[in-house]
Amino acid sequence: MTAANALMSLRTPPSRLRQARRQLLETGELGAGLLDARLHASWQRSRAYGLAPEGRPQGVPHASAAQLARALEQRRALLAQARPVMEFVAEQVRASDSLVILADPQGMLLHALGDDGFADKAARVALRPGAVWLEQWRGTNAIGTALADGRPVVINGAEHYLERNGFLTCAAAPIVDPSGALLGVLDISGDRRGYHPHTLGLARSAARMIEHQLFVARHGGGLVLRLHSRPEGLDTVTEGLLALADDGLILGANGLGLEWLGLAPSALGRCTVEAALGLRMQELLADVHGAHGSQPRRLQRVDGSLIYGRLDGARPQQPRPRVAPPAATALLTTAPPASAPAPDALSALDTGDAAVHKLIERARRVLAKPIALLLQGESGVGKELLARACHQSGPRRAGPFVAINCAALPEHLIEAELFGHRPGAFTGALKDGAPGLLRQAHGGTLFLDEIGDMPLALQARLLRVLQERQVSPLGGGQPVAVDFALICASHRRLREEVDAQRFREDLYYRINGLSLQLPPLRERSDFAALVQRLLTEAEPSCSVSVEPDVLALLARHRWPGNLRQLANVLRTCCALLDADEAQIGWSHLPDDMAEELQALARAEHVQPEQEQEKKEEAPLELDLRQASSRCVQQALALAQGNRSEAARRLGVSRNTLYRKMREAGLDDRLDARLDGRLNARLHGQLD
Ligand SMILES: Nc1ncnc2c1ncn2[C@@H]1O[C@H](COP(=O)(O)OP(=O)(O)OP(=O)(O)O)[C@@H](O)[C@H]1O
Repeated sequence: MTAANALMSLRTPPSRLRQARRQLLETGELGAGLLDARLHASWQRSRAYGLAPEGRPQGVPHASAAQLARALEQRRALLAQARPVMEFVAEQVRASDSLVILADPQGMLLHALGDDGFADKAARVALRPGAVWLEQWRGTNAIGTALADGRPVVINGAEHYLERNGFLTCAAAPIVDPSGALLGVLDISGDRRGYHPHTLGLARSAARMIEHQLFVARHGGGLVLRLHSRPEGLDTVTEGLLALADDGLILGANGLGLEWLGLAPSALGRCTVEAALGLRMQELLADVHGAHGSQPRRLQRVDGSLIYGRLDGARPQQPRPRVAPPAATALLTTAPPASAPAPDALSALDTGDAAVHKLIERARRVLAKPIALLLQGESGVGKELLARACHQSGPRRAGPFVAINCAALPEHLIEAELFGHRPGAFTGALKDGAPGLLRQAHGGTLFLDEIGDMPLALQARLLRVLQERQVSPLGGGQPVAVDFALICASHRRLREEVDAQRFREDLYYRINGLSLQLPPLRERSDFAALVQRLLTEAEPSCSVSVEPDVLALLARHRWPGNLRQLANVLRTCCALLDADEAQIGWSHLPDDMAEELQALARAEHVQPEQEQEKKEEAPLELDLRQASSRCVQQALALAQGNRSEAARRLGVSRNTLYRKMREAGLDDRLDARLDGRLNARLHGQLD
């Protein structure tokens, strides 16, 4: 293990902390020697940010619900891997007044799980999703400090710079993706009195588990070299993982893979396994294809020490050139080994709509050709899903699928994220430099989502990479050859962006080998099949359906959020089903959706009656209120006072029923809270 990754637990004697704090308050300075060097550095940074130890944080940004939802969407690949791990960890620390928290690289809390009682207490210092916990706003704290120096850390009690956070004990570990980029932090926070020295180990193991899963999701279909100091450590979460090209180039790694070989992230895409282990790739490949399958073999590291390694996966059929021919970028793909029959991910998307069928067939024809795909359509229509399916159904499926959301990257970081950077290339650059996402896509598919949002200056650089097929990292260094298939997507009409001079015409033609327009959900003719597919995804273990009248109304809704919105609604409906229910009806719809569908039904069926009412010129408002009150009374009587049943009979949500009851003065003891069962489920859902 390198020193940089040794566990960091900053337990400082309380007397020293008191002395340091007094000194800080009295003189505004922090003398040397009182605190551990790392804690000292963090307190100094907090002081330099102008924070007062006894004060409250001022002007801290906090994401709105919409911003948080967007951040969750942008980080969905991370969340998909992190959620199950967080649930597992939350189970381990249950009943210990703790929260398991995931934060993004900007310190924003994305997701939190744990004790409700402690969550309330933590919320008082804004330790909840949407809050930002960078050191610059909240001083020394585990999330902010782990992000600031990129290492696992415990910040316990009064080690927090702000006194108001002194009731917390927090352990945090950074999460790094297979290209060495920082993705966020996994943190376990609890009441200071419950401090346990093993919590840091738990946070660190959880971060490793997530990194392991991220590696498998990105590189699992290709050549993977597993490393461990003991053969029985292979195939466990403590193994190091390296993704290799067929010529031995190291394309990606988990943190442990880099540690075992003593490599920095900047070695990815540059260093070969031969240079790192003195072993020819042909020998490793011979292991995979040998009569007995791949067995662990002893390998020698550059320092002479021994390690066990085993190569798994399929050998790409064609050796990839280190420098690709200067043709247009090819169309590529990940998934199972090339030797296995390819599962046709594209066919799975063909659920009966004629326009979608046609575009899938067109995409299929160019999969193996050097033609870049441009996917267009409203947000949520399935552009990324289609891109992944193209990758999985094409000849490059054994390589990585690297998706980049050009709209989500902060503008000042896009360049470094895409092209990589040399150590110290700019303020805030990673100590070891970074290879950049374009090089991570080598051998696979590069998916540039929301390419219409890429700044013009970067468009010029990207165009150069696509033409020359080599990347030059920020801060200089040798250009590196890259070979990937290109798929771009945008919800904007790119042709119009070109006309408005917001998008370069030459880049437009380069990325638009074949343009495919995905239809919005409201125009698709396969609504029922899509619903069934989404229900199967939401509840794989049982077969859930939708009541026909509800399905018919859902099909007529406009769905501004397209398939993403439909998938969310169906997931919520499934969560609201009782254990013995398998059919979604009115009572399972989220309130806002039920109300919108009611309005739709009324608009479609009640219109002639309304016209009639207008003609009769009745005192409309009074009549409606009386009619509403009568209906509510009747429904409650028929349901024998059961409000859920009454709401069902009226075809409105429980909230609407409560409102109508209140308007009609029907129940002064009205308790508008959701009943316990729904409440519990909603919590489960939000968690
Ligand atoms: N054909 C489909 N079947 C099932 N689910 C789908 C389908 N198409 C899209 N989805 C689901 O809808 C959601 C949105 O899909 P996706 O992210 O691919 O859309 P998008 O067009 O790329 O959106 P954006 O433009 O906002 O990035 C995802 O959860 C995806 O799994």
